[in-house]
Amino acid sequence: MIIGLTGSIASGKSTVANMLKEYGLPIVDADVVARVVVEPGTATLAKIVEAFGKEVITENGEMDRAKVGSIIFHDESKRKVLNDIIHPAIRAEMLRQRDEHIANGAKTVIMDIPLLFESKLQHYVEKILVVTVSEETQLRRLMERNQLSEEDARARISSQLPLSEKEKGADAVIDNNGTVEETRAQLETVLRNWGVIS
Ligand SMILES: CC(C)(COP(=O)(O)OP(=O)(O)OC[C@H]1O[C@@H](n2cnc3c(N)ncnc32)[C@H](O)[C@@H]1O)[C@@H](O)C(=O)NCCC(=O)NCCS
Ligand SMILES: Nc1ncnc2c1ncn2[C@@H]1O[C@H](COP(=O)(O)OP(=O)(O)OP(=O)(O)O)[C@@H](O)[C@H]1O
Repeated sequence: MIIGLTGSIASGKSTVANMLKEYGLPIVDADVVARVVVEPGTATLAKIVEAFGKEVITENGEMDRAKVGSIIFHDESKRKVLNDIIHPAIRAEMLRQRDEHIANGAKTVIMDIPLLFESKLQHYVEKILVVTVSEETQLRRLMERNQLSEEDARARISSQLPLSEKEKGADAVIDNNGTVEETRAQLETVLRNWGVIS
């Protein structure tokens, strides 16, 4: 079974993904893949330089993530330019990793895709698990984790579909407003219902 794990920024996907790892389930993580495909020397990074200029490259030749983030989270047209360059490379590498896990005998593969709904990738997966929080919790946890101003945190949140919309497209929803233990208990119930654990 291919399970899509999604939510929105700072809703708790990584927290849930770490719990899934404890069950020994393989995870394909879109945020990790997004870093691999822009490593120095890649065609994708060259295209990003063409579109955004040399200013977005650090002295080490890497993509300056803070700089690119400050551009794209405040400008929808620039975000689209970046997405159009980087998303095809992310998708290809994610599918490659998924197939590798299956070839190695995995019965269940988790695909952790923050933008599953925004990028209309529902067809990549058989079940969709949405990790949700209230808007207040999301804003507070994002500001704390990334040391962002309220304005910057709100810009990031509003560059994604609202969690209420994502919940509608879910096969199961985990409410992550409570404690980590409460989240763990909900995850266990879902995995049991789906026959992933007994
Ligand atoms: C803009 C970048 C450089 C910012 O890097 P940074 O290290 O600050 O953040 P990180 O990569 O850890 O992403 C954090 C979260 O931001 C959100 N996010 C990232 N990119 C986007 C985007 N294009 N649109 C909306 N939300 C996004 C996701 O929820 C993601 O989980 C980076 O996020 C990036 O390369 N984005 C484009 C690739 C992408 O769409 N990634 C999302 C997973 S497919
Ligand atoms: N139940 C919880 N109680 C308290 N803090 C939590 C809880 N769940 C997550 N957090 C904290 O909230 C922040 C966001 O969680 P996490 O990093 O798992 O979200 P995410 O959805 O993976 O975010 P992103 O899409 O930005 O990678 C982290 O600092 C995490 O430690």
